[in-house]
Amino acid sequence: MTIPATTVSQAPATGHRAAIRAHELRKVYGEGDTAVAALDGVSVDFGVGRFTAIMGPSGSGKSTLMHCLAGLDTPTSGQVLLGETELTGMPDAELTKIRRDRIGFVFQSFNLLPMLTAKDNILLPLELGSRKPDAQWLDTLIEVLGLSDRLTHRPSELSGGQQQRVAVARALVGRPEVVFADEPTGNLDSRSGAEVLGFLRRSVREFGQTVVMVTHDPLAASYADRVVMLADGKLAGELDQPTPESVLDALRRLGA
Ligand SMILES: Nc1ncnc2c1ncn2[C@@H]1O[C@H](COP(=O)(O)OP(=O)(O)OP(=O)(O)O)[C@@H](O)[C@H]1O
Repeated sequence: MTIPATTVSQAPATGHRAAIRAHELRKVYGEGDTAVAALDGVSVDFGVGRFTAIMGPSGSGKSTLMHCLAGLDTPTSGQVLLGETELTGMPDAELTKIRRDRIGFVFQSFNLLPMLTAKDNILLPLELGSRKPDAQWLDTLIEVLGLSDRLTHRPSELSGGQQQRVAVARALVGRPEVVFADEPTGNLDSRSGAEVLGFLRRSVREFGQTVVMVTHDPLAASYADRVVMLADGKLAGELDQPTPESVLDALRRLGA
């Protein structure tokens, strides 16, 4: 059953307008005796201009939720709405355009193209969408991310932290409605990780970006405004203004 966008909660619990919403999402892998409900009826809103971390024990459905929200995976039932656009049921070609033009991605493994310079990697989503960069915004990103003297380097000539900062610039350059970050600090040392997280937080506070991040790390989650907890494919609570201690406590209560 498809529910019209207008019937899905219009006033998220956070009191913020939602950038992206999941309504009764279910994702079942396999069939019969071996079927696994990776998501088992998840309804959650992510407010505009907020930084939300998704946490939970291993296998709780974090990646599946992020992939369904980002249009990278198709839920078995339920809805995903990006603004007022329903992603569920959308043809692949249209979803590809939405991912390119309205969503930014930061992955654990950076996912930069090895043959392109840092600058060309940053500009790639705009190039693919035949969009012109906003020169001032591009300059701001490059400066704030400390990439000015690295723009002509290829990824193999950059440190992990620098590569991830290029990936963050690439995710933000088109001012997407949501940036999804999947374990963005998983391959970084603690100092580079803190820089990337600090920048993601700054993009939210200063530039109004919406960020949704999956992480295992309570310290990383404490950079967010809110933590959404999953357990066994269901929502298992949330924390506002998380600290590493409050996140660790909540995870312990879930048996993680
Ligand atoms: N392609 C797949 N086929 C079958 N089962 C899958 C598939 N992808 C995920 N699952 C199962 O769905 C459940 C949720 O997986 P998911 O990767 O979303 O969890 P997670 O919370 O991201 O885990 P982790 O923290 O270990 O990365 C797990 O039981 C997993 O084994």
